Amino acid sequence: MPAQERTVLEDIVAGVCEDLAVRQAQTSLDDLKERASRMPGAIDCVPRLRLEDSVSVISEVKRSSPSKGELASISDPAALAAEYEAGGASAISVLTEQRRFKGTLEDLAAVRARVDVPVLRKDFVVTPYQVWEARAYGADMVLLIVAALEQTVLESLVERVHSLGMTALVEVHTVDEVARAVDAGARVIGVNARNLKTLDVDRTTFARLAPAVPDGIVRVAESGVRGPHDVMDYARSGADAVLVGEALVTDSSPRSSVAALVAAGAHPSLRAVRH
Ligand SMILES: O=P(O)(O)OC[C@@H](O)[C@@H](O)c1c[nH]c2ccccc12
Repeated sequence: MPAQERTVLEDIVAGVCEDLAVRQAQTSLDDLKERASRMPGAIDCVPRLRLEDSVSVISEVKRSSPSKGELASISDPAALAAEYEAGGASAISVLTEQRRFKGTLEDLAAVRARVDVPVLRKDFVVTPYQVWEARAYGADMVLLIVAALEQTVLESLVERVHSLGMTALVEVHTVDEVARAVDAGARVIGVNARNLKTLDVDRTTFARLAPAVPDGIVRVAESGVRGPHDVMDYARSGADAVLVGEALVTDSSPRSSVAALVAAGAHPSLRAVRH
């Protein structure tokens, strides 16, 4: 497809596949499996993301984004992740996409080595090889974007993630995609407020889609959290967890900012909506 006719998502996936081909030429699947077999088992993420009396905060290590360009240089991703953990983050999301987000698998491994909470590989995963990579570099959770995957591929990737003991965070943008995520066996569904075609954020997306997510599946509100107020809004709409990037990487005190988001998500006024 000519580059000018592609959507942002298709464009990113095309670049991801080129970079993936390079890594596949360097490291065989057998080598990856061997590395994965030496890793401690993945952490069970569902209980960490659905807490009894508070909203879980997933804090993201993100240097750059297609919508905003450079956000922060983050020379020591593990140190940032440690600050997030100290602030009370339930999990750490690490961007590993190289071209637009300026992440690497080494960032993932470094974060994994430093923190005890679950770590999410945030990338554009389209092949089983990338799922093995996630495990080999220590991920407990893997993002799968419904809009980037045919249904049969989505199903087999969810199954692969789960069979390796990890948890799929299945990302949706529409009610139809929620149904596809449920059919594919998702236990955790993330509603991304950022439209991957226009890159605009619409914070009402979560409230529209959350009722379509069956009870028993963890609901994650992704993107657009500016501060405690947005955490409370997402919680009132039924979010079990929120995923926050930009507001934290551009903050001078990420630890206390995470703590403020965690405190907002544990606010007593939310108890009634959570039970
Ligand atoms: O920086 P924000 O607006 O807090 O958003 C974080 C996260 O939701 C966002 O980085 C994200 C959500 N889904 C993605 C898929 C790929 C890359 C990035 C993302």
